[in-house]
Amino acid sequence: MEGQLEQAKAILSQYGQEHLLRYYDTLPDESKRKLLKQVLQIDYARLNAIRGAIKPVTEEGLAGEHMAPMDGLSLEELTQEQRRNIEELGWTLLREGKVGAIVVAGGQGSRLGYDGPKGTYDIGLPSGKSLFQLQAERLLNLSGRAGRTIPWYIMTSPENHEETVRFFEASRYFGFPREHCRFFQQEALPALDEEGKIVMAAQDEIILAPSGNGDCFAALKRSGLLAEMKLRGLRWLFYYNVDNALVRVADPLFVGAAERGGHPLAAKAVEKSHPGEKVGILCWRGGHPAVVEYTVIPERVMNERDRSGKLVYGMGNVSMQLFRIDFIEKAADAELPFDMAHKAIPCIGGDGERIVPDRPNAYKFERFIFDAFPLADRITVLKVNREEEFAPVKNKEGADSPATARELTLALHRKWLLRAGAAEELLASRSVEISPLVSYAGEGLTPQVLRSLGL
Ligand SMILES: CC(=O)N[C@H]1[C@@H](OP(=O)(O)O)O[C@H](CO)[C@@H](O)[C@@H]1O
Repeated sequence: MEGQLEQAKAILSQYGQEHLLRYYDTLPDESKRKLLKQVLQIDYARLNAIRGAIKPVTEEGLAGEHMAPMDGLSLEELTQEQRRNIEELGWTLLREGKVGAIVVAGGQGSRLGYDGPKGTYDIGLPSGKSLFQLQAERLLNLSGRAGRTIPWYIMTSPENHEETVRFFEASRYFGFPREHCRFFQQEALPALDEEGKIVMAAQDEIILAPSGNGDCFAALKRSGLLAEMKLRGLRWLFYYNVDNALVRVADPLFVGAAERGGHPLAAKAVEKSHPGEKVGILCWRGGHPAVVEYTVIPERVMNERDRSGKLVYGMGNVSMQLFRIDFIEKAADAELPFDMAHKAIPCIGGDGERIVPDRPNAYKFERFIFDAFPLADRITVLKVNREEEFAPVKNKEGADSPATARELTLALHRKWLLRAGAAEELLASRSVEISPLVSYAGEGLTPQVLRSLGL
């Protein structure tokens, strides 16, 4: 341990992070070992390089890059026949085993006040299903109809990996064939305080924060899963955030639209509900597809309206994308930029006491998935109805909360049932939830199914 301690001291003094060993001498041996291991694992030169390369998004910067609004294909503009043809193309790809799904699930439910991996959260539907279970069952529905299991890639973080895997084990993978369920971990990086010092979680522990969803391309490569995807002959990977209760995982219509579009990248979008809605905006930057995140959208851009009163930058990012495998390879090799997020992170202060801050006190380094978008020249954008596909679970209460997601889900199921011929008076006093194993998007609600539901 002596040699390691000397080595650690030398590195830390080179990078001005000596405070990490401030409590070292007072720690028990086991803690000493743990801390030394962490200190020696960090790549300080890389951390400095990341920090040095961060370019904040500014209004002037955006103007200089020729930011322009983006439009997309709207489902409503399609005829029944066009829609059927596009969907059939998607089904062909699913049947040929060319489509996989990837969920970025490295986050904890901290904004929800929930101490566990976000995907394990139960939004309070009558069935009590977790977000993961809803997603698994949608994939099972499509896999059954395609006659081919859609492989499911689950990105966790060092913070929640074990708990996530345990949850899947305990739930027997929700009936999903476990060999097609592949877990891999994103990277975690130290957080820095306002003076650039690495923040500590405890006297013997450095805070390592997940490096953002944009690490998924590099993480797929590191884990060997990208090579495996190629061997399997995958062509498209459906990417989504773990927190959308209505996500149509691997939607055949979207797959067909992406294939027909002929670009390496496709995104679903919704019209923003109001200028301040907390969604990124899909747009063009410097002639390339991009997303400007809601945290950095300049006021003027956010509020700009056209003559008819519509938001000019109104294409909300719903975090549902399709990446073609050649695009993933390119993104995995690109050094995607990092952003710096100012967050309130519990830590220990100078004299060793624990601090739970009520305002941002430290910076986390994150790569965003859409920072890879400019690697493509063109993009296929499909505008979808938010009531049918977008019920994000972000906050404990109010907008984008478990309550709104639950209401949206039940309202959609009610709409499906009415369309299938259920009597309105029977639904008036009941909330009926439809299992994704029975219906993926409102189809298959036969009179027999309605009868079995007592409708
Ligand atoms: C970095 C990132 O992926 N940001 C996404 C993501 O936001 P979060 O607030 O980070 O969950 O999901 C939003 C949709 O739910 C999307 O609009 C936004 O652009």
